[in-house]
Amino acid sequence: MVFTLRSERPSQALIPSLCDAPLTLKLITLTGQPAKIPPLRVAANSNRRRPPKPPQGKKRPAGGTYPPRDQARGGVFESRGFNERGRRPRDERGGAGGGAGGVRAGLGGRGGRGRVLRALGGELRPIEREELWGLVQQGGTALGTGRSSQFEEEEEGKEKALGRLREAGVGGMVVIGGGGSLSGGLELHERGLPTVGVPATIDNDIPGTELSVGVDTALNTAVTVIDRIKDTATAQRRAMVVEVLGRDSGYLAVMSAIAGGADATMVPEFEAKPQELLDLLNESYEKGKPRFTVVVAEGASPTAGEFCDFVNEAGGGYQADLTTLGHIQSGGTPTAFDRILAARLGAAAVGALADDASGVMVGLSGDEIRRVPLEEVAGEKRKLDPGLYRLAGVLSALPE
Ligand SMILES: Nc1ncnc2c1ncn2[C@@H]1O[C@H](COP(=O)(O)OP(=O)(O)O)[C@@H](O)[C@H]1O
Ligand SMILES: O=P(O)(O)OC[C@H]1O[C@](O)(COP(=O)(O)O)[C@@H](O)[C@@H]1O
Repeated sequence: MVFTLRSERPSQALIPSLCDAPLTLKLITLTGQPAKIPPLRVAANSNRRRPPKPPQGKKRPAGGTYPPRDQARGGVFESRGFNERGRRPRDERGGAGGGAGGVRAGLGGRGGRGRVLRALGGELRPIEREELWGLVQQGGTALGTGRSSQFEEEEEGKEKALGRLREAGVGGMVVIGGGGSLSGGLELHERGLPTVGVPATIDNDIPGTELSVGVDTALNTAVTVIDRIKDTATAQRRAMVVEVLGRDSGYLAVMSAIAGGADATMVPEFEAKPQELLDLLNESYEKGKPRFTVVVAEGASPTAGEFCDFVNEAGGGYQADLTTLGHIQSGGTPTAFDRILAARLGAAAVGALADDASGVMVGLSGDEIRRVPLEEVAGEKRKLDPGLYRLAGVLSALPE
């Protein structure tokens, strides 16, 4: 039995580390639920066993065969694309890589007994354990996923997805992703497919969890870039404007400004006054600071590019240069922290399905993993802590 999910973002490139031992053992260690996992499922690669009969009195999901719940623990499958031909869609926002996905992972039932299913090219098939080796350290997608506007917008799309999942014998889903994916997960749960969510987005805007999978990797990438840029900024006395991802969320900008020792940050959540920033920049120059660094979230207004132009047109002491990180932040080798968080959340998600706790998301709360109703997550945003935004300002204050 395996549990693995990967995608083109570090946020979804994780959760692979339960693969190399029978999952029962991992669950014993990680969730303390040994009794709930039947020994039948211990054999990771077993595809010879016949599926157990549905438990007596259990409700069958409408419109499909009943994928035995126990068997649903047999593996995790990833599938974000549910277009007409089962092809991985090139979504309007996601491009070839597909971006964040909707329905990403399911515990394989009949079809995926004990193994991961692969959704590449519309094909849903169990994949061999060997195919999972080495994934823990990789970014990118291995299973084949994509966004689906059809799933999001049309009832027919949702029914099609459910039909395909049932056809493939999927008895439960672990949906990994951001707000969109988790909303999709809630829809599946409401339609009778046992579903558990795992928060994964570099934006860290999912309520009910202190951190989402992928945030730490993206943050470390941003900080590495800021550190490097500051070398040139110092050598050439420039104002470096660094744009980080975050269309609607300033979390990455604020945290990378704090960690990278930036002089200012601009985020969508708080109003930035370009003239005030320019004054600060000039004051900084007059006080002999050899560089100025501004971290700007993608969704800030003015944008990083507009602010750069504003500074250069004003003709102050520093020349302003723009660096846009873009998807440099959404790929690459996941940090150890992210790998561990993903493993913990993954195990907790499997544990929740094993407990019949459908319709929840597993999230980090202090040192613990907690279950949060998906209803409290879908359509909601975790707010940026104003205290962190203020801290970024306090740390960069100039001497009197
Ligand atoms: N409100 C919604 N209800 C159902 N499914 C949704 C909803 N929003 C998004 N989805 C599904 O989730 C996919 C991923 O959502 P998206 O917003 O692109 O990424 P993320 O999961 O990172 O927020 C979409 O392509 C769509 O299939
Ligand atoms: O260009 P795309 O694929 O829409 O992605 C950009 C968006 O994705 C994000 O990076 C979030 O991505 P994830 O939720 O997949 O981590 C936003 O910050 C950004 O606005």
